[in-house]
Amino acid sequence: MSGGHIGCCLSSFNQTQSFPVMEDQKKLSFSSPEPVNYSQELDVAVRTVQLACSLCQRVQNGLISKTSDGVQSKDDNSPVTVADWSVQATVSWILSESFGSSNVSIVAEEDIQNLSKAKADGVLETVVKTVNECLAEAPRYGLNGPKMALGTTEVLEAISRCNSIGGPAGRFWALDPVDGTLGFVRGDQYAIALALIEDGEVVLGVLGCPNYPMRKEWLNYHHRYHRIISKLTPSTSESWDKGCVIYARRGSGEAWMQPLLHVNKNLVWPNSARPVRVSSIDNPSLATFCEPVEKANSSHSFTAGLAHSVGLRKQPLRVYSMVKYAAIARGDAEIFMKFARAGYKEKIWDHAAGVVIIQEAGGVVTDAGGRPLDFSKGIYLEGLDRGVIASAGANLHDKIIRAVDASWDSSAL
Ligand SMILES: Nc1ncnc2c1ncn2[C@@H]1O[C@H](COP(=O)(O)OS(=O)(=O)O)[C@@H](OP(=O)(O)O)[C@H]1O
Ligand SMILES: [Mg+2]
Ligand SMILES: [Mg+2]
Ligand SMILES: [Mg+2]
Repeated sequence: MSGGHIGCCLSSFNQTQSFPVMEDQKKLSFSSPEPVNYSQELDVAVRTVQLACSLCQRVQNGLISKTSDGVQSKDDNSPVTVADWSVQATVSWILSESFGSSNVSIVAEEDIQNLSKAKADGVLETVVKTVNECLAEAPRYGLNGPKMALGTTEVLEAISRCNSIGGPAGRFWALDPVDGTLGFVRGDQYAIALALIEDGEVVLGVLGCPNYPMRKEWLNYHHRYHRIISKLTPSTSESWDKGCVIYARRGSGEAWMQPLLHVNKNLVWPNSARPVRVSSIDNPSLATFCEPVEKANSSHSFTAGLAHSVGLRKQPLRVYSMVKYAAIARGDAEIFMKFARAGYKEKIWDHAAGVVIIQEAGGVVTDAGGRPLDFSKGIYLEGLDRGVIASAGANLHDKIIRAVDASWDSSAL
């Protein structure tokens, strides 16, 4: 099945026929003797990420206009919000509903410990309300919602059910409910990342990028500008809100992009999709590289040295979240590099969806030793050699890897 076929498959859904079709899908997924092509899984994953994007847009608008606070700190001082927990609960609930809870195993970032803390009083109620508001929209996406609103216990269960530890055998989903939470709370870029991993290989990936419009010009705007626009002109903020969902299935040689099915429009499925492809630029002097915004997450000085030695002349594009992977897949940038400090272990949910999308869009993703990222070792990318490098093509990729080797020993990493 291609992404084009997902378009066909999705177009057969609408609000009135979605429930019976979903029932058929369940049967097809688990009784078909055909080789697994993950078409039902991809279909549900794309719809679910679309639904999650609408949830995040509502919460982010609330945060920016200060109608809610809702940003908590985890033990490592990283931020977590109502949106992180609410997306995790929603995605977990929809996947269980669609495929049967005994068939669904999920590795995801959040847990309920912080949510249950006394200082998060009120946050849990907001999460439950947010999840129910979101699930009430599910039929517009051709998904089953609950017959009755979920209670607190059910929401907590949905979050804590995402307790798989991954590994080399079997099938599990990897979910980052909000990737780039810092960007999210700053009114900037973030992503919802959902991947399916089978026997250690990422077989499909979906990235929801609610602030990454279909047109590339708005990727590199300053986040404060976005805040100003959102504050001053909420009625026209739709023009900023238009994001995209990008997805790919392993081995298809295709990656696809849909516009968001925006909450404020009276739209239901079908949604349209168009193929995306990596950039054809392989001259370093014309190439753009992207990297994390925060120096704490990736060494800017090391990548500046690499850029210089490879001949990358353009300013780095610093963007929060896996939107960086989306930018490479769409051909809006040519290279992504992340070199975390020694001792930091990258998590699978921060990379899985992006890796398969770039690969199917024609790009290359490896560690700095040129080896594929290993998603078979549990929640961490165990054995990752120094950093993650993604490129639009093999030429650029080889140049970066050679430059890393040449400069690593003299780096402070
Ligand atoms: N110390 C350190 N080093 C490297 N990476 C870290 C570190 N701490 C956290 N993380 C993970 O980085 C995820 C955010 O990556 P970004 O590329 O969005 O970084 S940045 O915010 O643009 O700087 C972020 O994902 P989210 O927590 O989902 O936002 C983390 O999983
Ligand atoms: Mg993340
Ligand atoms: Mg996250
Ligand atoms: Mg986080």
